[in-house]
Amino acid sequence: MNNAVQFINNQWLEGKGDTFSSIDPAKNQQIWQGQSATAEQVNQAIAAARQAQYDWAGLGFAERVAIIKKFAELLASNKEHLALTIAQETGKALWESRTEIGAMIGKADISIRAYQERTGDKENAMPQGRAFIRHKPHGVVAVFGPYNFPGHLPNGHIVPALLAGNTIIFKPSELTPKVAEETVKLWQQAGLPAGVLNLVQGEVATGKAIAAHNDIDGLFFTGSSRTGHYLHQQFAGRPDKILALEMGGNNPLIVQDVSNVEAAVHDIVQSAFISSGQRCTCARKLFLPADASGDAILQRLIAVTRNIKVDVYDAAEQPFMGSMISVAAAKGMLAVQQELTELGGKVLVEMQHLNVDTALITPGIIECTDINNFPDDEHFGPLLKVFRYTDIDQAIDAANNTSFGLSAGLLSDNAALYQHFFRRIRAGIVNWNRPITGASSAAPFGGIGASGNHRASAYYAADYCAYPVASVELEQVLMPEHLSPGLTF
Ligand SMILES: NC(=O)C1=CN([C@@H]2O[C@H](COP(=O)(O)OP(=O)(O)OC[C@H]3O[C@@H](n4cnc5c(N)ncnc54)[C@H](O)[C@@H]3O)[C@@H](O)[C@H]2O)C=CC1
Ligand SMILES: O=C(O)CCC(=O)N[C@@H](CCC(=O)O)C(=O)O
Repeated sequence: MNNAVQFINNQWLEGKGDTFSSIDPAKNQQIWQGQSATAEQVNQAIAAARQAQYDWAGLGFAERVAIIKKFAELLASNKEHLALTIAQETGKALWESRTEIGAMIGKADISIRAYQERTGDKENAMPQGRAFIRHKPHGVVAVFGPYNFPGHLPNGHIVPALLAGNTIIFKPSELTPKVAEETVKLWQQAGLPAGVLNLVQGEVATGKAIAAHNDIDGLFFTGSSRTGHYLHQQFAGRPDKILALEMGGNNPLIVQDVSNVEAAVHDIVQSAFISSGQRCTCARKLFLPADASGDAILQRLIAVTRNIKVDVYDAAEQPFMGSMISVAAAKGMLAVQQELTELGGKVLVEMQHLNVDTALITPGIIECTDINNFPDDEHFGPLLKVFRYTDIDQAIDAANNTSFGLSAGLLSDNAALYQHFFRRIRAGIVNWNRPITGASSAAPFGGIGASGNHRASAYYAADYCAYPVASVELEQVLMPEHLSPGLTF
């Protein structure tokens, strides 16, 4: 057991709360154990972040950039080690874990650009003096991360928050504490001053203690819609605190007028089954025409899905899909398949548990056209629901019939149809003839409805990491050129 799992004020400390552990879900082996931070340790971390904030913000942008660039270099030189840690802790195949580190490295330069473009300084001439727009950090912010991208997604809040001059309390998912620990060690090596980034490990109770703390200025959250809604309620009546919520989706993909069936099937597979369906952007609902063109795509999709290789993350011949995050999550998806079958769904490719002691599960497809009152839940795993349609507008309406609004896509050779689809569909990410996963860090990333609270992340994370300050400035107090009526000097 590694005892020193909390990083507070530049010191690795033992947690004083309950013990929790992290399990390699592909091999059913414990790979990490530690103790949660108590409310008292949360207090210490927030006090350290508060103490450090003024100097960190005062250090200057160039100095903060230098540390962030150093961190990116350390990610590159530790890429294999960190990718293996991600693979072990999440079950993701190694090839994919490496792409996660690549995204983390890319985040540095993109965030620097985004900071300057979206929150940089601007100056306008005035008849007397000058008008400035500048930005200031909020202060001490908490970052809560999900398990599916334990490196990249917290990093997507941490890097822009640090650039803007905030100090941070980072609470990773309790399912991925080891990735967080290894990442924070690199931040320490990069030379972050004491208290600027504090790692507070723990389960839900630790998250609650941070979120409820009076002395945080904001919370940047990526995770489930349920937790996000809970946090939103908790922050109700606190307009003084900034809350950025990146939550789940129930994402549709519509197909019509496609000549290249192979390419369409590829984009469907990439949208539905990458990361074992554990991406918030994954396609959950596939709308296919109820005609011969839809039949051809479905037939080929079934064949390709049956051949998707699922295996442990370090298999010599790399699989497309590794395992899910936990045996419980795999069992949960099998239960969903069962429920949908009982509601009238027809299993086209059965999701199967490869080994009940691990979270290795094969991808599944279920036809749900005949289910009335289809449940509007995000099923976070490799199960694609197929709906056949006869009218495109009905398909678009059905695609919009969700409380979520994260990603959506159209596969079609018909450009006019894409214009029509784009106008009608309600989502924050709308793609045409591309998978709906794999969003760019150089674009805003966020959804509407139950998917977020209108504070898009990725390129627009800069916006929620700083507040704008408008100033009118003159180097000397001077009389105005024109006096207001009624004044005599
Ligand atoms: N829109 C987006 O950018 C993304 C959204 N997600 C969503 O994340 C979910 C999967 O991630 P999970 O780790 O299961 O999310 P989760 O909501 O269970 O946990 C996220 C974080 O919140 C903490 N937490 C949980 N309950 C809390 C509470 N009551 N008070 C304070 N903190 C609490 C957890 O400890 C963890 O650190 C999926 O729904 C997925 O769609 C995942 C990636 C990206
Ligand atoms: O945050 C960014 O830099 C871009 C957004 C991103 O990487 N999205 C990924 C992950 C989605 C998820 O976490 O589930 C994607 O669209 O595949």
